[in-house]
Amino acid sequence: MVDSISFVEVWKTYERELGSVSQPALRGVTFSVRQGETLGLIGANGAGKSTCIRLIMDFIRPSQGVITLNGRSPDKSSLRHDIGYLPEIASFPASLTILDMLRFVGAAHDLPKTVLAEQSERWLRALELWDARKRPIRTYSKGMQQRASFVLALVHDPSLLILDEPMSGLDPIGRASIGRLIQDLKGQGKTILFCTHILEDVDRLADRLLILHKGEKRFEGTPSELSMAFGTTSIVDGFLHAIEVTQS
Ligand SMILES: Nc1ncnc2c1ncn2[C@@H]1O[C@H](COP(=O)(O)OP(=O)(O)OP(=O)(O)O)[C@@H](O)[C@H]1O
Repeated sequence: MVDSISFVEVWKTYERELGSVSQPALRGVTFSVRQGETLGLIGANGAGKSTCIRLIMDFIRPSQGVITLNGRSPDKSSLRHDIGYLPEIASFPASLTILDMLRFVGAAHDLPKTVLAEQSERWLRALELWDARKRPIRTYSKGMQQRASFVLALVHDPSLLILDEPMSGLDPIGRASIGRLIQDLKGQGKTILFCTHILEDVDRLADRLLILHKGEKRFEGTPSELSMAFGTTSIVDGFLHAIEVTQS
């Protein structure tokens, strides 16, 4: 079976700014996400998580190494129909409603009008935004905006979901609601990569985890493999060991 996401010896060094020396943001990172699997990507600030996501989304290109998504290079335009992307910070044009945004997304994915209408209603109802569908998104609460971003990421029924900090800034009710959604999407067989600083969400939602530290991979495996590797009983302790014990 082809991996949904594969990184092989990926290096990324950003362009140097005037007068500064650029360190690699990723240093020979290799990992994979199998079809139907949920991978939690964790690491301290500056570990390289967003860089991985930008590379997957083809916003930037690797300096070295090979990335494939469903067996294809991220620059293949046909891939955009396979991928649903949730940005860390969504910005919505002033005064547009979620229905306006859905029309743009539907056009970008060549969705027939009837399919767009059906899928929009399905996801707006599932994410409790149906009654707010005619209001400008800027009038939504943070939790509603996050759910709106999910609707836009899901309406074309992608097989692969890339979620950048899906729970950030949400209250416990918002987190629980997004947690249930991710569980449902897992149940539907979606492949999911999400990055987060909330380790208990990784424990709850991820089949496997990838720990990055200063651009290097420090661990890839299941939560129980993490416990076994470091003799720890919680993800937090395992994570701290993974980024400390091998530190030079
Ligand atoms: N556009 C950029 N130009 C130069 N350096 C960058 C750029 N974006 C990120 N970096 C550097 O690359 C390294 C990895 O950053 P990245 O944003 O991938 O980390 P992260 O794990 O997502 O961190 P955070 O949790 O703080 O979001 C950091 O040292 C960062 O300063």
